[in-house]
Amino acid sequence: MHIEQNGNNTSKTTSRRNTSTSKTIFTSTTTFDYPFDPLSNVESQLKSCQIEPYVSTDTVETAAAADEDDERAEMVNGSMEGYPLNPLGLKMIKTVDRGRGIFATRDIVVGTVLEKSPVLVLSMKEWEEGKMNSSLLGEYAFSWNNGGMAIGLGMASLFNHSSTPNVNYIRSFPESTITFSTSRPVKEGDELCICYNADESKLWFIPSSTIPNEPTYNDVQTHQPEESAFDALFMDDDEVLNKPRLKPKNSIVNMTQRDRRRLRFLEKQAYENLNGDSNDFNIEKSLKSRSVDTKGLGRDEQEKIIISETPSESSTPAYPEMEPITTALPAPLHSIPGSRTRHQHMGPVVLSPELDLDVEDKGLLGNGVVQRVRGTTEREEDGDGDIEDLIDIWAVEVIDNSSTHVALAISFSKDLCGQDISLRHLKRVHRPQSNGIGDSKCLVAVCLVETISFSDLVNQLQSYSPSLAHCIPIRLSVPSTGAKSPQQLALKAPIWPVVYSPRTPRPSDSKEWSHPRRAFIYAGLNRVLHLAREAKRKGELPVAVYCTAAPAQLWPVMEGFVPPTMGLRAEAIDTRISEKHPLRHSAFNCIAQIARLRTVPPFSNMIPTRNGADYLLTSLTLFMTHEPCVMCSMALLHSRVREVYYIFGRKQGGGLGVGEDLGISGSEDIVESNVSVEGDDEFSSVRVEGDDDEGKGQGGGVGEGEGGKFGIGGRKDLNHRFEIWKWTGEVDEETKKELEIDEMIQI
Ligand SMILES: C[S@@+](CC[C@H](N)C(=O)[O-])C[C@H]1O[C@@H](n2cnc3c(N)ncnc32)[C@H](O)[C@@H]1O
Repeated sequence: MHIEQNGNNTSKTTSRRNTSTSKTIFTSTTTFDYPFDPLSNVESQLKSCQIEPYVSTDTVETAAAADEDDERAEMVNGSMEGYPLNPLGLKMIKTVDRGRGIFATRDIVVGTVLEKSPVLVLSMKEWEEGKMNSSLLGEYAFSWNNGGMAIGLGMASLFNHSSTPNVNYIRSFPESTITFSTSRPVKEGDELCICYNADESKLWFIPSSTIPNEPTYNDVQTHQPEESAFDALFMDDDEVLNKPRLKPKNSIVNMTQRDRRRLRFLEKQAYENLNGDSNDFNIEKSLKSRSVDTKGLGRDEQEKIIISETPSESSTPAYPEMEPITTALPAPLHSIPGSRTRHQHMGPVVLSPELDLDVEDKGLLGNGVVQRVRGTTEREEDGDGDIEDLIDIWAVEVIDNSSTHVALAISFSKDLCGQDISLRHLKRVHRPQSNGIGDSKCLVAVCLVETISFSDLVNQLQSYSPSLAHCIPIRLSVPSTGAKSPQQLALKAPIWPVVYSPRTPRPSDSKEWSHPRRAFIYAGLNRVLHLAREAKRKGELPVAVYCTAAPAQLWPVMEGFVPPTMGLRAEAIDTRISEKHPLRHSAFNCIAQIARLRTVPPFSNMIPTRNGADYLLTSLTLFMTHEPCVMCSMALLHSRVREVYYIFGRKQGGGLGVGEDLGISGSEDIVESNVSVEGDDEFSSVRVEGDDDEGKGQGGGVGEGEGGKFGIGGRKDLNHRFEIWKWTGEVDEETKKELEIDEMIQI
């Protein structure tokens, strides 16, 4: 076969079809005067990415005449002006699976402007009234400003989609243009693609692979990929319960235009696959007479279709009834035979036996206590640590030798912002000793900076009293909360005097615990020790987890406490060895087990509540042999566990420990007698006496190097907190040895 080039230029290009193979293979030589060879090497590239050249209907003289049995083998042919598309040698080629596309005929460096395409802009009203979205144009429009849409002219509408695009585009609203440029180096033969939507589930078609050598959809199906890192957390309630998926209440009538287009596209594809021709395809007819094969649709869409297959008696089916058809639409991964076995590692849903709380039995534990591991937030609440955040306030400076001025300023402040609780922790008057203001002047706190502007405040002062007219507001950063310990008071008072309210004593270890609480903890810790030993005998890592609801008498007395789901109990061991999967950590396995338990009666009968009482590990207690790794600690946090007890700290990568600064003891550290706070008198200052070091760091902690340093259970920068307790006492020697795990292994 040969293709002749027509037009002003007399150059000629020859292309031969290799008939020895069913695939289209071209070789070419060229005598173009153009500075590139539009056909060179492209064909072999095309072959590798399963695309075929575009057949132009405008062709003046094409090889199609010589080879009519295979139109798709034709190259674009026409005048020199019409081919290639621009001086960069870009070509429009028809692909098998995604229509026309733009291809490079030579290497293009990153950042090259491919085209500045003009666009036709339609306002939102024009677009909607013209029902453009449901027409073919819907597939070609770019979203524009003010809700409008733009139809790209030039090459703009021919770029196909890729999730790993090699072309960026920038819209210019004032110019009504879109500039396309390469976002990475492009090789000769590559298709040039933009990304329509990073979330491919939102596309109205199933994207095929566009980048050469990228695995195609079909490749993906035949070579099932490894499970994603978080598959262990996925539940498949069908599998557990062997019951059909719940149908959503909303039916297909809620489909967006985009959903409709996607369905139309899929339906059209199905029709093509069945009939080999889509020219006489009519979506409405098709929908009436056929059923859509839901393979290839997202789960939501499948559910919608399920509804349409079983229309409710009371309502008109929103989607026409359809007969099943067999189509070649690609099957989603989860429906491929065998692929569902990915959940089999979890085995059946098992409710673990209860703990035996009747006897106070220390079992494999010897003497010792569990100690609280405090994260940064808890330490701050306990009165340790640095000063918390500061807030900005307006203050006014007044002469201190006249109580009239000070009283006036205070009453102004009260009148202006007296109700503002965000300043309650501040004393109203500050008499700094060493800031140059001198003894005769003091500062009166007025209000938060954000409540009033400087100029408004000046005006207010002037109109309040002539005595305050001369006061210039000063902006100051002051502590955002009061002091909870003498140490905090010592740090905060020099900045601005604050209210001192010692924290409620909170036990830092189990010494004072009630008998039932100790029994519960010993039973939990013993359970995991036994489970871990069993795990070792099975050839697994000797790590175990047990999760349950604490007896009601042990629930904390605090506002907003969400009671745990009673009777919910799960245990898990680490199965990364037997399952040859690096993420089968025991905590992960346990969370997954709880998740699955929540899908079966009686737990599935729980009515969801706004406080999330039915959510994963909400308010549950978890026991672990070893400190969990950072990944598992975060998973526990996200699962909203209430408290975690563990026995062995992990120096390398433990997620719960707080490094060498672990714990100080409870209320006994506070030496109130050292502090003199002169009431809550607004005119008084605060004096802190005595030795600052007193009361610091007593009570011991879990100890240096005994655990990680991230304190994931008690951080201010994370959105859930849980109590962390570590067993610091003895463990039966043999068990301890048996449960030893290399520090480099993440638990
Ligand atoms: C803006 S047009 C792109 C040019 C189009 N291929 C043509 O021949 O006119 C968008 C349409 O191209 C197709 N398309 C684009 N990217 C695709 C991809 N990665 N896989 C499959 N089809 C794609 C879809 O049919 C889509 O509706």
